[in-house]
Amino acid sequence: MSWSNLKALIQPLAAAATDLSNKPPWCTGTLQVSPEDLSLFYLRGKEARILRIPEATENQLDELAEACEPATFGSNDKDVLDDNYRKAGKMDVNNFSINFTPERLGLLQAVKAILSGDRDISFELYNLNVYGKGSFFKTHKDTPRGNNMFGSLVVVLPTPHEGGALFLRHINEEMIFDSGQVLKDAPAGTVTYAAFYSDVDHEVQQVTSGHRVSLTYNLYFGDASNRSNNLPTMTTQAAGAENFSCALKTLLKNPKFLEKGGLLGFGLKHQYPISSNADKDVDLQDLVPCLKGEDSTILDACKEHGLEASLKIVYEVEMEYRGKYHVMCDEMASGLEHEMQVEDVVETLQEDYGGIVIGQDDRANTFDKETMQTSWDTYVTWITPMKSATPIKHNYIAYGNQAEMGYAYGNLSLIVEVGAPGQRDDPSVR
Ligand SMILES: O=C(O)CCC(=O)C(=O)O
Ligand SMILES: [Fe+2]
Repeated sequence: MSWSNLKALIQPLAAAATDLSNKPPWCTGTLQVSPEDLSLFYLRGKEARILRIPEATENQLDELAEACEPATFGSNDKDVLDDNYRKAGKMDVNNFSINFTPERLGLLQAVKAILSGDRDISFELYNLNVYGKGSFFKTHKDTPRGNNMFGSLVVVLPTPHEGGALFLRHINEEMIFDSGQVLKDAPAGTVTYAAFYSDVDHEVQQVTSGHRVSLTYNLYFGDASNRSNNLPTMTTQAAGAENFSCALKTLLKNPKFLEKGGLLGFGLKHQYPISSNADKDVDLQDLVPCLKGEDSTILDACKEHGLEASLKIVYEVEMEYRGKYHVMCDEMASGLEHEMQVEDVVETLQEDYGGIVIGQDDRANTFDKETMQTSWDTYVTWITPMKSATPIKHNYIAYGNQAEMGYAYGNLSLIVEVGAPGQRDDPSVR
């Protein structure tokens, strides 16, 4: 089949996949809480203090700010203090306590409905942040703290402030959440919240007056204390999920599509925590139950039709005379040497990391002139554009909210095995 015919055939499924992406990767809102829930207990040196947030004076908030440590951020596995990047006070969870719990106040349902489909989730209180006048936190992604950490929740407590809006950005979407403005017009005892997937870029703009006090929580699939793989399964409710599943079914039924079976590919919309540490062997497949939003909807539809799907890192290697090579691996190639020749990179990926060279859509039948062999091992029909990574210079986020134990965000693709017509669920039938 020609490339243009194939393109026409997969078009409805590709369109259904694009439609899945209409849901924003965050949710924001307000919540009414009782004054008792807003009593903050904290340590100032060795002394215990109580601050009733709704009645807090500027002086008391200054004292709270003084009890905080200057906030650092993570840059390439180190915690650094840099006023140009993050200027705020931060208090570790061991040094304060507040009655407010997101579970008890209905935030669990709100966050679950929007970000996690039906899966069980849990919250882990992480930090208290105090932004006085002139404080800010520049764009970053929150550092992943385990495979099953999928997002963050920020709760801004009701203390008057101007500035300090939270900007959220993901691919082409942006949202500005101005807690100061929202709280100004809200009844007493209102808090604002924003929950977002942890690969969303976010920033806190400069506070121009007052104090912005926020609580940050890490969000986990399953139990926060169980950062392993035994996760509850889920059913998605994403808008467009049914449509996507139908389009997939129609395509699979078409006998002209992949007449001998083959591979379907989906570049994932979200980024996922993968190990940046060579000693720490993380199996990419452990991330399968942790797929977020639309990515998990795609996986569910594949499973529904009996298809095997697995996560891959696709490395893009630029060869001087031969153009770009795409090598797909089941694991991260963390042992590649910086000085390695490009030619050797492809070979090492193939030999040491089980790498498989993928052919490009529009060159499916051409030959490598030099070796007179097909220069790839397999072929993938990409439904959503492939997500690739560069070996060695991993395109990880360099800045996080804390330096962390060898996790970083990486681009992944979902590869689905499809059998011949009539036996689509059995990829061995080719
Ligand atoms: O205070 C906030 O609104 C956000 C803080 C934040 O992004 C972080 O601590 O990582
Ligand atoms: Fe953050």
